[in-house]
Amino acid sequence: MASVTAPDPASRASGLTAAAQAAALNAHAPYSRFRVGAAVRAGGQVYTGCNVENASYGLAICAERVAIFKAVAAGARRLEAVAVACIDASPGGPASTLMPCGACRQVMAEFADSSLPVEVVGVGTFTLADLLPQPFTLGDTGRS
Ligand SMILES: O=c1ccn([C@H]2C[C@H](O)[C@@H](CO)O2)c(=O)[nH]1
Repeated sequence: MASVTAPDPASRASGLTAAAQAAALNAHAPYSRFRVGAAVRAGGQVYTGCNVENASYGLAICAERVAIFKAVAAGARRLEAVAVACIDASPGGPASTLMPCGACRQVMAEFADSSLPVEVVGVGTFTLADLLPQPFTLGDTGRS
C-alpha cells in the first residue's frame, strides 16, 4: 500500500488537498515510479492533474501543468489556489514530498498573482512569490 503525505489543515477545508492526493493515484509514472497529483481552484471550480510519462522520456508532463492546462482549456485564466501531493514509489516506504519544478512555477506565474497560495502537501503552504521571485512575464517582452 503506497503511503500518502498527511493533509495540511490549512487547506483541507478547500478540498484541494484531498483532490491532489486522489489525482496522484491516476499518475502514469512507470519510469520514475514517482506519482504526483495536483489540484487547482479557478473560477470556483477545481481541476486536477497527474504526471503523465512516456517511453520517450522527455515527453513527460508534470501534474501541476496538467491541472493548470485543464483549467485554462475550460476557460479559466486566473488560478486561486494550488495543491500538489505525491505518493512514495516504494510500497510501504516513507511518505514522499516534492517541490514544484521550475517549469510549473513559471506556468503558474502566467495565470496567477504573486500571492497565489501553493500548498505542497507534507511540506507547507507557500506563495508563488516565495517559489518564483521576479518571474519572467509578458511585461519583459515589451508587449504589455
Ligand atoms: O513538480 C513536479 C516535479 C516532478 N513531477 C513528475 C514528473 C515526472 O513524471 C516525475 C519525476 O520527475 O515527477 C511532477 O509531476 N511535478
